[in-house]
Amino acid sequence: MNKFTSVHDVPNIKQFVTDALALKANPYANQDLGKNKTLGLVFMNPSLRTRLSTQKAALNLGMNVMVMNLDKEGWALETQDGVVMNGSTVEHIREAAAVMGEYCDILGLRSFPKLNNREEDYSEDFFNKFVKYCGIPVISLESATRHPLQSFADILTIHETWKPIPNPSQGEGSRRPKVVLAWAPHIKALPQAVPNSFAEWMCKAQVEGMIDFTIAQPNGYELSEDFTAGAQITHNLDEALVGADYIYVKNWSSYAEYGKVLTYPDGWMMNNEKLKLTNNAKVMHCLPVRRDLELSSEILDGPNSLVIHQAGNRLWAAQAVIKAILEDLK
Ligand SMILES: NCCC[C@H](NC(=O)CCC(=O)O)C(=O)O
Ligand SMILES: NC(=O)OP(=O)(O)O
Repeated sequence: MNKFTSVHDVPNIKQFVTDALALKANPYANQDLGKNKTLGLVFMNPSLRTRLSTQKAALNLGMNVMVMNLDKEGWALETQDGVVMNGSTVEHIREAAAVMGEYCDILGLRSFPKLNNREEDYSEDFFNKFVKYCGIPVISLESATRHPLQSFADILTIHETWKPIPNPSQGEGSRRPKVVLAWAPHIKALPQAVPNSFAEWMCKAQVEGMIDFTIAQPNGYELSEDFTAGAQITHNLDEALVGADYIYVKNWSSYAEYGKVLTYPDGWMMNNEKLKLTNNAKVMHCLPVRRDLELSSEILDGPNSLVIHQAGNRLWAAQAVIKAILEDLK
């Protein structure tokens, strides 16, 4: 693997999940692989899980790690070409990314969308320029439109926890879990990166026969169709929850009315009452989560919550990705 920026970099999800679970069972088996190799983690936005799990994953593989909060600790970056830099920007991304490429063997980058201009965010201009000018393999730590390390940990968590109930009428084997991506309320306009990416991974996992996938959101909150091909899509949350085995709770802002917080109907916060509609579903969230706004405390503190297990699996997802890239480094 020579980069990890979306599910399109993964030939087979099931195989990748198997690789990650092998690392979970034996975390320190590949310590020689990363010896004298350096991972640089570059953040333009805050992070708890991504920063720590990716760092630990690299350490488990014997790598050195450097972390930089480029938005706060670096020079103000210029990204446009052909501008006379006589304003507030000090260094061009052409030089900044290229220099970091000199110091590292692999780079991770987090750069959220600005949510002002949809075309600009969805062009992934900043991310793509960074990839181009650093000249080494790049791992997305969440870009403007995707968060593939999160989605990999999510499918890993579903695969690992699914205890299928054998159904004799369907012969040997058992049914696939019903996974529902459920929109949740928020006070701010949040990116679509997590749900876009989750949808993209789940649609591919559905094609691979791993799950059945449904998305529920209020009117006006539909995701870009580029990420949802093959998903069941509904505006009726209660209907979507019937028979659900996994509910992935997440807020996102409107793609159509980009950057705006629209009004939305009541009844979109997941709580124990709604859980009764499901097949005793496990509840997931990428975190950070705003308690009792997006998701009820009773769920987060109760037996159906998978959020901590899911966050723990970020480590094994990151380790599988870094390992696959190290194996391809010349
Ligand atoms: N990396 C995980 C999610 C990051 C981001 N959440 C946030 O910005 C939450 C901010 C808040 O709740 O104020 C998102 O939704 O894309
Ligand atoms: N879920 C996730 O990416 O968390 P952080 O933003 O804290 O890294």
